[in-house]
Amino acid sequence: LRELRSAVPAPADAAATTNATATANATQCLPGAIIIGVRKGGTRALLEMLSLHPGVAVAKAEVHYFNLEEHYRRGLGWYRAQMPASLPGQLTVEKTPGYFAAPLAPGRVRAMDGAVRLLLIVRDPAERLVSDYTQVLHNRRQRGKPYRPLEELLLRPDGAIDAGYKALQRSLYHQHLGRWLQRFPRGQIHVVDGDALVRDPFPELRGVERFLELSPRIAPSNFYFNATKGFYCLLPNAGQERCLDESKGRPHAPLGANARRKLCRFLRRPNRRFFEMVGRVFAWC
Ligand SMILES: Nc1ncnc2c1ncn2[C@@H]1O[C@H](COP(=O)(O)OS(=O)(=O)O)[C@@H](OP(=O)(O)O)[C@H]1O
Repeated sequence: LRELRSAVPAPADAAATTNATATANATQCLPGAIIIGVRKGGTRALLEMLSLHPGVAVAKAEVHYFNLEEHYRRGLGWYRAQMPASLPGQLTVEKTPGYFAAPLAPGRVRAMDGAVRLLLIVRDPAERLVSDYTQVLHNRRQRGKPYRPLEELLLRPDGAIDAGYKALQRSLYHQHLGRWLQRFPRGQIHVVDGDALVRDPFPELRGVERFLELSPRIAPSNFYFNATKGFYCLLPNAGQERCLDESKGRPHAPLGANARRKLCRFLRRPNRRFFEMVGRVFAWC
């Protein structure tokens, strides 16, 4: 496995044969690793960056198998058919951020493969909530539909935080992680710092390679900061440089300082519980 993941390129005159053999050997496999969330945490960036590794084959589209009944009903054969073609020894990875908060997902993933490796990329949950709201607002505007301002959804008429607001619920990481930890040992879940991934992707990717037991093939030279985009973009060893699309890194909807303070105060205890669960502290608001 390791050998294939760090294989040396074939000589030029053997390239055509090698390509033909590779195509013939390609099959679709169930994922060996899944990026389970969090929504708006940087899951797309993580998947794209991981796809720079020659030992990894990624499913481009979100599959939503374990969280949507209409997909789950179709069975594992359907799920496998959504996976990319991979070569023997390559690790298949899919990402569906909706898995993290879906109550039935941990049990279903476990039923598929109790040894699958899970990647969870987290981000300051207050910022995540604003990003989540911004995405929903954008989608509704696209469909010509109105949407209430963020503060109206986040605060009740008496000014207190509305704990039932869905985007806030999705930011209560400890609740969701608790369900995953009922089904998987802590060591099988690798937590990626999404804020750190934005600042400097390479160290986070190195940690992911280690967790997935991949040879270290992703290098700092695979990333460059694109000042126009305001984010790191990808420089594959072969192929075109690319940035994530415009749905990533949109300007966030406004949230007043007072409401933000209340939100941060509300999140303090849930965040502390999450830190205890993962054995690590994040510099969140
Ligand atoms: N390199 C790079 N380029 C662009 N965007 C990046 C990158 N790294 C992380 N991010 C952050 O990813 C956030 C979107 O997260 P997700 O991909 O998980 O969103 S989604 O749940 O799939 O919709 C997105 O959140 P917003 O900035 O709130 O849009 C980005 O901040």
